[in-house]
Formats: sequence, C-alpha cells, structure tokens
Amino acid sequence: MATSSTPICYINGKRKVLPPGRAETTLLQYLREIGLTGTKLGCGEGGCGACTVMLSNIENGQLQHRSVNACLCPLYSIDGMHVVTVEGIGNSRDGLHPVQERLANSHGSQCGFCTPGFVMSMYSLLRSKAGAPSEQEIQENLAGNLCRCTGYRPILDAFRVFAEVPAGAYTEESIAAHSQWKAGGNNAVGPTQPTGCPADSSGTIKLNPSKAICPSTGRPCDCGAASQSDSPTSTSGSSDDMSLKPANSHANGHAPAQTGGHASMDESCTSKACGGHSNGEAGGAAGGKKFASGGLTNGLGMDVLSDSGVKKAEGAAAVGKAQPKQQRWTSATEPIFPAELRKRVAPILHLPGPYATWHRPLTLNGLLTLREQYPEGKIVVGNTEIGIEMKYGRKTYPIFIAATHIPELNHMEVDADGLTVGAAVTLTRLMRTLKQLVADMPKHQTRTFQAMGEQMKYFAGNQIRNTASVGGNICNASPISDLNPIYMSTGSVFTVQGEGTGVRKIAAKDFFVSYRKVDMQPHEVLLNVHIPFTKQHDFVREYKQAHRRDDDIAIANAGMRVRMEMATDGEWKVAEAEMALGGVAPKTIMAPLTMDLLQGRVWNKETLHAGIASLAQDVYINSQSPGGMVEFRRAMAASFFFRFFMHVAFELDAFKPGSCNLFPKNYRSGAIAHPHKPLSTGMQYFSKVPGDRVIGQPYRHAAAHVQVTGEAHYTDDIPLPGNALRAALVYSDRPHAKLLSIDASSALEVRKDPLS
Ligand SMILES: NC(=O)C1=CN([C@@H]2O[C@H](COP(=O)(O)OP(=O)(O)OC[C@H]3O[C@@H](n4cnc5c(N)ncnc54)[C@H](O)[C@@H]3O)[C@@H](O)[C@H]2O)C=CC1
Ligand SMILES: O=c1[nH]c(=O)c2nc[nH]c2[nH]1
Repeated sequence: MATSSTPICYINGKRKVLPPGRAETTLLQYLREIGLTGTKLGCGEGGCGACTVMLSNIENGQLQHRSVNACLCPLYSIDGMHVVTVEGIGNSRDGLHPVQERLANSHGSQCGFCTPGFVMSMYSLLRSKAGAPSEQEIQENLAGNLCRCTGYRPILDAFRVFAEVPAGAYTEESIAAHSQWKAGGNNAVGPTQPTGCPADSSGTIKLNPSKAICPSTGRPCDCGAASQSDSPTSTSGSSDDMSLKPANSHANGHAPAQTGGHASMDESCTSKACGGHSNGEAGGAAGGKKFASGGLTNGLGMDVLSDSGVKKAEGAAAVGKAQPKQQRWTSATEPIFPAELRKRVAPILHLPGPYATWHRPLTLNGLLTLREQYPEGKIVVGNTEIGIEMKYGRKTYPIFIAATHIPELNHMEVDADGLTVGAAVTLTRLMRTLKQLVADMPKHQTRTFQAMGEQMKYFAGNQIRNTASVGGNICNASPISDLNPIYMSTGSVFTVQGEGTGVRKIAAKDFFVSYRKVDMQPHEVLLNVHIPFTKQHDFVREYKQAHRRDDDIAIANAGMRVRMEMATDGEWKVAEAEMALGGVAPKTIMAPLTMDLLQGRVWNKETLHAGIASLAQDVYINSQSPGGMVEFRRAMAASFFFRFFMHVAFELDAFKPGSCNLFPKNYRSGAIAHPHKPLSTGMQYFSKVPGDRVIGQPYRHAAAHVQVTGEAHYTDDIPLPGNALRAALVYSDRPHAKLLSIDASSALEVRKDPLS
C-alpha cells in the first residue's frame, strides 16, 4: 500500500497540494488563507452553518456530495476530495448560480454574513439528491444554518421554488375542489388551492391552451394576462415583486385566504411571470427539476430562472439604477468532480508537523498498530467533538489517527438478530439505512430503528450529521448523548478491539463508566455497535428536551423499551423493561428501581403512578450538579415516562381494541415522541409607494449579489499586512499610575497560535 506525504484535493475545480505540517489546521482556516473568504467563521463549533462548504468524494464506487462545516473539518481529512465553496458556483462577473440568484432576488440577505452558508447548504442538497427535494426536506436541510438579521421568511421563500410540487396538486379531486371553491365566490387563494385546469378521466391534466403553465409555479395557471395589469408591481419592472407575495403562498405562488387584502393578493397568481413576464421566480419543479445549460427548468421544459434573472436585474436597474447587471449563469460554471480523483487510490497518510502529526491508516491492523504505538494518539473521524475541544477547550493533540478509511469501521450489516453499524459510519448514513430498514421490514422488528430515525432528525444539523460518526458519539460518552440512551435501553452491544488483546463485546448499558469515561483501554478502538431487532409487542421510544427543537443539545433525554405480553386474564403485563436517562447524572444512567418495579406489572394507572414515584428515586440530581435546572431535569424524567406510558397504552389498545383503554383519545398527542412540525410559513405586508422613486420600493439591496457569492468583504476577510502590530487593551490595576517600563518577554514567548 502506498504511503504519501503529499495530500491533494481539488477546490472549486482547481488542484491543490495541501501544505505540509498543518495537521491541526481546519479546512476553514486554509480556505481563508488562500483567499476564499466567502466561507465565514461564525460559531466555530458547527452550530451556525456560516462555514458550510460541499465535499464530494467517491464512496463505495459512488460519487457523494455532502455539506459540511469547514470550521470543524481537519485540513488533511479532505485528501482525495473535491471542495466546492460559495465562490465556486457563481460570481457577479460570470453569473450567479440559481441558488444565489434566488436568495439575492428574494431579499434573503441583509448583513450577508450567514448567506454563503445558506447558499452552500441549499446547493449541496440539490447536488446530493437525484430528484427535486420536498419543501419539508429543504426546511430540514437548513436546520444547521442560523440567520440572525434577515429572517427566515425570505430565505425559505427563496429556496421553496426548488421544491418538488406534490402530485396532489394535480388530482382531479383537487382541481374539482378548486373549481367549486372558485364558484363559491372566494376572492383569495389559499396556500394549497390548486389552479383551475381540467383533468381527463385518468387524472392527467388537459391543458387549456389559454391556460398556460405558470413559470412562477410550474403548474397550469388561469391567471392569464389579467394578472399583469391587475398587479401593481407588474408595471414597476421591479425585480423584487417577490416580497409582495406572501411567504406562505406555497409552491403555487398563490396568496392565503384574505379579504380585502393587498392588491397583489387577488385571486390570480400574483406572479408577474404569468403571461410572459418573468420575475425570476422559479417554479416548483413539477416532476423534479434539473439544472440545464442556461438555467433551471421547471420540469416542463421551460427555462424559468436564468432568463428571468436577467430581466429582473435589467428592470430594476432601469427603475432604481441600483442593481448591477447580472450575467447569465451557465452550467459550464458548475464545478464537476475531477477525473483525477475518480481514479485515485487513497494512500496511507503520514504527515508530520511541528504541532501535530496526521496518520491515516487504511486497514484495521494499521489502525490497531498505530493505537498501540501512540497511546497519546487521538482517533479522529468527524472531528465534531475534537475540533471543539481544540478551539474552545484549548486542547492540543500531538498525534491524530484518522479512522475514516478502515473498511471494517465503515461496514453495515443486517443479520438474523439485528443491524451492525461500523464505528466510522456517519450519522447521515445510519439515518438512511434505518429509514430503508423501517420501510422494508415488518413493523414489529424495526421499532428501535423507527425511534432512532425519528430522533436523529433533531441530532445536530445536517452538516454535522454528514461527518459525525456513530463511534465518535459513543466514545465521547457525553451524559446527554442523543443515541446512548437508546443503545442502553435496547440491549445494543459494542465491540472493541485492541492489538494483542483481541475482541471484546460489552453491553451498551455497562459501557459508560463515569463522566466521559468508557470501558475501553487506551490501546483499544470501537469497531461497531450491534442494535437488535425488536420483537412482537416491544415498544421503543426516544425522548429529548432541548432549548430549541432543531440543532440543539439536550437538557435531558431518555430511551425506553418495554416488552408486553397478554396474560391469560386478558391484561397486558410487562415482560421486560429497560429505561435509560440522559442529562440527570454525569453519565447516561439506567433506572434500575423503575425497571424492577415494572417487571410483571399490569399496564394500568396504578403502575403509571408507581413508575413516576420510582423514577424520582432513580434520578438523584443534587443542587450543585453542573448544568443546574435540577427540578426541571427531574420533571423531564417523569414527563418522558408519562409520554412513554401513554404511547404504549395507545399502541396496545390499537392492537386489541378495548384491551388498554387508559386515556381519552384526545390525549394521543401526548404520546407522540417528536410532534410533527408543519412547514414554516410567514407573511409580509407593506404598502406600495406610488411613483418611481427608490425609497419605499421593494428593490433588492445593492450588496445582495456580492453577499450571495461570498465576494462581499467583511473586516474578518481583510488580510493583515505582513508584520502587522496586534494590540490589545491591558487594564491597569492602579489608578493614575505612571507607566515606567514594559516587560514584553512573556508576550514574545507566545508561539503563533495555530488555532487562532
Ligand atoms: N459539534 C456539534 O454540533 C456536535 C457534535 N457532536 C459530537 O460529535 C461526535 C460525533 O463523532 P465524530 O465527529 O466522528 O467524533 P470525533 O472525531 O470528534 O471524536 C470524538 C471522540 O471519539 C473518539 N473516537 C471516535 N471514533 C472512535 C473509535 N472508533 N474508537 C475509539 N475512539 C473513537 C475520538 O478519539 C474522540 O475522543 C460526538 O462525540 C458528538 O458528541 C454531536 C452533535 C453535534
Ligand atoms: O448526542 C449529541 N447530540 C447533540 O445534539 C450534540 N451536540 C453536541 N454534542 C452532541 N451530542
């Protein structure tokens, strides 16, 4: 096997040999050093998404694209990959990418600092999916991106047009409903109201030639020419009439029910694109969208974006004279995966440096040998925890051992008992596999997978899940790990291996020893986790309470499983019970008193009350506990149990009606582990200012184009001149004292901090 000391990658289509001796450097630091300052440093811990870039590589012979946080991505981990940054997809000279154009034209940037991150998240989603994403997927995909000034309404508006239009919009039923609704004299259109084109008996839309496909919505549209003259914005030539459209107008561009609303919210499609005018608003891509040379098509063969973008910009310039002329985006600017990387065989890496050395073995033996050789070495996979320890904990690690390329650690396998997941498998890959198994296998066998899959949507953001590994989360032994409670309550087993000591299997519930300590020797590595299938009448749930639902760490969480059996007297009794709780102790704990108590008991209200009382004994948090919120955490444990109890009761009652009728039906929502979050919607109303003055008109602001392309320079982006003097205020601890001399020796000894 070849060993290399020259890591290579491609950045925006250009080959780069990565600099030597930089094992501690992040991809973000490097990008900014080479002048790609469009990618921003926000939080530095994978929480805000300002540093999002797309990584592409060949995995199991397949080309993969995924968004990642460059702030946590070790530079050498990108060996063999293609990095696409916001500068790589479009710029104000050669033309904006449709994603950039949409965001600029929809007023989706204000200060613009988070903007490149939003662009790259959306871009990565479009590149990584075969068809068009759903609106739900688009919103979920943005959970790892924070915006603190523009607001999410225009951002979601901008991206909603890339969503697939639900087929339901075209059913005969929905069309008939719309016609009736129109006949009823309503004067506004709700977000899901279909347009009025007739369907044939097969349910296929028959297009009335007078009812064209609306380029704004990608659907048959009856707004016709009327909307052009009816709408106040159609005469302005503004590129920005988007803001007159209510945000919850859904993909069909229609306004929600309103009476006497704004002039643009009449029944007709508010889009000026209808009838031949383009407003740059791409349609929901009926049947899926694809980028095509010259712009985005709406799946109906119509070029709805790039042309319209040009028109928009020109129109605005003519009126406000504030907008730069936009170039037409062409697919030639789309960075493609480089041929060299397709053929490249990954080498072993050994990359020494003054502060740290990077090892990348390719075999399990190689990994175990390095682990034995360097007990101080740090195994790294996603670096989403180590990166934070280094930046905010000021930890330094002299040796990194990347476990990303070990086949055994990337393997997933289903056997007769369950699913085995390699320790280096990313959370995203695990989620996909769980989803597939839930779809393919009998429901009673996959209840653990179902519970895990539902929970993992709320485990960090997409960028983190795309790199963070299953093993990293386990070995990190966080007392509020989202997955450890479920492994512990479902009989999962971890396999570890060490050079000379062979393989050991440890039950998940025995693996966590104390705060951040696991039952693993320094020379051992975690190979995999085995998650058993559930059996008939097994019920599993995972609960998490955080400050916010998306992309947040838990305050408390829990994994709960019971196996129920029906006794001869017709009552449901507990055959097995396993409960694990996080956030209530320095490690994830089991609740042994409650587990014992439940054993053999009937699932009734007495058991519920006894269980809650017993949990209070299992959970002992003293008032000095780190994180505080003692009463709240205790209450959460009881609340999780209550919700689980209800869930099981409703499931049993559904299985055999009347057999466990403990709660009124309207309590059912309390049994849902992760309540469905409807699509976010919003609305903005403003008065139209007559005349052609710029003030008060909804024009895109002048910097939008350079913000969406990363060309806007912020103070952080301006390079320090060579030998620049850095200054910081030092407070005197004596008032009115005279400064007699300065001893700078300790300052001069400070090394240039590789992490700053
Ligand atoms: N930054 C963030 O927003 C979030 C971070 N996380 C953290 O991300 C981590 C997920 O994994 P990665 O990024 O891949 O972790 P990582 O590469 O940062 O490693 C985390 C820890 O696990 C150890 N480790 C990893 N794989 C191992 C193996 N096979 N055998 C022995 N030790 C191993 C590492 O040495 C390190 O101590 C979790 O620790 C989780 O707590 C999770 C969600 C959000
Ligand atoms: O299990 C986890 N879930 C999270 O959301 C998280 N964030 C940081 N570390 C984390 N671990």
